[in-house]
Amino acid sequence: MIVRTLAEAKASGRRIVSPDNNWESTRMLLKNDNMGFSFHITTIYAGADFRMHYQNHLESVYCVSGEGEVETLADGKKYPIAPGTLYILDQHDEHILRAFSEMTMACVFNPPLSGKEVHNAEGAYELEAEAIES
Ligand SMILES: CC(=O)NCC[C@H](N)C(=O)O
Repeated sequence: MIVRTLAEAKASGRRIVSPDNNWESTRMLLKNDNMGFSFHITTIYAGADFRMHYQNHLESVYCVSGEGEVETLADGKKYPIAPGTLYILDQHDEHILRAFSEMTMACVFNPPLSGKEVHNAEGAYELEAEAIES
């Protein structure tokens, strides 16, 4: 069994800050744990408004705290996000996330991230990325 705390993960190089300063994410469980998915605790900074398109991954996002909305670009639908809401990008949906206040999210990715991924110009993560070994 593996046990990690968020504080330990943050202190051991698992915290990644997005270059565009929209979010930070502590990647608590990664590809090299061999679970078939990765698990992250992500903070979306207040006022963030950015596009993502995970063409190589499926992602589920559970809101622990904060308020915002997610918009799917294919149909222009907007969904309120509040504590207790889970959104599931089962169609590799291109989407915009807006944070009305700072949001804490629990995120699961399949296939798992290696560790150092940040969004490319299309808002996706590459399938091959530098690993976090800690
Ligand atoms: C909600 C979302 O997808 N935020 C971007 C960061 C991502 N959760 C990650 O952990 O890399």
